[in-house]
Amino acid sequence: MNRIAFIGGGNMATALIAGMIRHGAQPGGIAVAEPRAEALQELSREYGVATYTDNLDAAEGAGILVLAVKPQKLAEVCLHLRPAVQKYRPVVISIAAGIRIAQIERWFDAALPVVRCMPNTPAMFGAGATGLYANARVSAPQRAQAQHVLDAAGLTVWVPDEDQIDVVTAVSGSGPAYFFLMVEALENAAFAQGMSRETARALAAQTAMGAGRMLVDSGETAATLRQRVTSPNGTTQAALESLQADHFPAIVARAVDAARRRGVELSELMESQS
Ligand SMILES: NC(=O)C1=CN([C@@H]2O[C@H](COP(=O)(O)OP(=O)(O)OC[C@H]3O[C@@H](n4cnc5c(N)ncnc54)[C@H](OP(=O)(O)O)[C@@H]3O)[C@@H](O)[C@H]2O)C=CC1
Ligand SMILES: O=C(O)[C@@H]1CCC=N1
Repeated sequence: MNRIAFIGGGNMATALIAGMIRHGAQPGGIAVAEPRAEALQELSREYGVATYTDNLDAAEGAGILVLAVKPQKLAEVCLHLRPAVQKYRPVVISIAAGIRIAQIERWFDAALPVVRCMPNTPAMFGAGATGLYANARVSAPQRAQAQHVLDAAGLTVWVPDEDQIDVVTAVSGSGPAYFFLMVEALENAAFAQGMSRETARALAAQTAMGAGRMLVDSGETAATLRQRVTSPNGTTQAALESLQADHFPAIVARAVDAARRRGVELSELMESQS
């Protein structure tokens, strides 16, 4: 595998690096650039990867360049990396929400193979879900390289057009937070019913884990699994009817659309600033 450089060593880069190392990647082949000294120390201690404070040093000679900074920082990061990118012409993998491939190429002032993808933080445990889209300059071997990097994070899915990456972002990129909110709400509801915080937390978390495992391992649809829990006129039916009366599916649909629109907005915001 080519040397790979991560620009930005925050939450998502750390999750991806953890997945790669667990998948057998050599730490010596992974470079990370990041301004926070303590984050670099942690990455070096935990995973043995090479760490840099200067993005250009990390990008030197890299065959794969992963852009893992906040979308709002990406233009300035690309402009600074321009000389290295124009010299080494790496495959660029961007995980930045919203930012479009055409913007990245413009900021690098180069026609490059760019894979735009959207992973999620369960990548940390190899349980991530990533959507990927490649521009026409990405060759079949480069596509396989990008997929190899993200396979270490869990499930990978290629989407047929770039706009769908904004949908992936809204569904699985941000998605873990929706489930965490659900678990928080369940935990708080149990606490409000008089249960200890500790027991409420354990029950809510284990239920999320069990439901997730059933969804992935049973091969059944969510609807089928839901129906199996729901005894006629039983307790689950009472809860589901309450959720329906409160328009739970519409609430989720609106939330997903808000996330998708925010992705588009982030791209437009960077357009107006660059
Ligand atoms: N978190 C998530 O679940 C997901 C995030 N993403 C995307 O991943 C990207 C990173 O998000 P996330 O990891 O959550 O964010 P973080 O803030 O945790 O990570 C970004 C890191 O980049 C560092 N940084 C800032 N400026 C520079 C620079 N000029 N050069 C190099 N590094 C820099 C930041 O340091 P400092 O804190 O000092 O600014 C920070 O440590 C975003 O674009 C986001 O859209 C994609 C999928 C899921
Ligand atoms: O909230 C965000 O913007 C990023 C992208 C997907 C998950 N976290």
